[in-house]
Amino acid sequence: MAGKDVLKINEIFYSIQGESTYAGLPCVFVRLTYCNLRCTYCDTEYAFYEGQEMGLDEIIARIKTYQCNLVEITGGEPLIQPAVYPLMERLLDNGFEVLLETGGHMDVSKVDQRVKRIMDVKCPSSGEAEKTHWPNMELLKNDDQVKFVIGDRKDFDYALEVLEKYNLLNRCPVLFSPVFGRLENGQLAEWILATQKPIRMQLQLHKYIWKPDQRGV
Ligand SMILES: C[S@@+](CC[C@H](N)C(=O)[O-])C[C@H]1O[C@@H](n2cnc3c(N)ncnc32)[C@H](O)[C@@H]1O
Ligand SMILES: Nc1nc2[nH]cc(C(=O)O)c2c(=O)[nH]1
Ligand code: SF4
Ligand SMILES: [Mg+2]
Repeated sequence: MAGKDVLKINEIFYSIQGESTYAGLPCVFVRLTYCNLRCTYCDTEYAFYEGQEMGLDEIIARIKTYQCNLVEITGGEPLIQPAVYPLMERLLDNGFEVLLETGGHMDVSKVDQRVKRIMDVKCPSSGEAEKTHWPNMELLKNDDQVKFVIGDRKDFDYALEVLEKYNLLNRCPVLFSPVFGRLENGQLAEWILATQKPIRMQLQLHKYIWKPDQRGV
């Protein structure tokens, strides 16, 4: 695995943010290689191993070419490679707004407080729900976001239980997103409306703008 100032990078691209409360905004994406989960629905399996090593200076120089202040670090699972921490800190020190998309199974306590953490809590149909690192829930601040990707009614009920147990609706924005192609958008909408809770429904915007399997968008 890459060293202290080096990261294995799957792709860096500039696109419309398709997820989170930042959806719709131009954003630079840095997708890190490797993941230690295997979600049944994963749309980014190409990031499990593929990538090229890049130094932090080179990554930051590339990000700067897009002249966009919003940067999202994703993957794969971005918290696996230790050099992600100095990357985030250097981006923040350079004035970038930094979003981190993480799977909820990795300890987020060492992430710089200035980073907006978008934490995905894995539901049963992902096959990875038992890997969740529950102490993370207590760390969520109001500029973080928690997200549940829902594949069926069992996932939905599970997500509601987690919301209650950790009082998440009072901690930060809560997003529910359908597993693309597996759960009907309208079905999820009806379930959310019936709860009468301020749960934000989320579609992956980029999959409607471009072809759903297109890379680099
Ligand atoms: C590819 S993951 C990378 C970051 C991290 N590994 C994680 O899972 O949060 C980015 C986001 O895409 C979501 N995602 C992956 N495949 C999806 C699919 N088929 N439908 C909806 N969301 C999906 C994940 O649940 C996660 O929220
Ligand atoms: N446009 C676009 N927005 C995204 N938001 C989160 C993404 C991800 O893969 O983590 C993603 C992505 O892959 N593309
Ligand atoms: S944690 Fe994220 S990248 Fe890893 S398998 Fe699950 S959805 Fe894919
Ligand atoms: Mg994606």
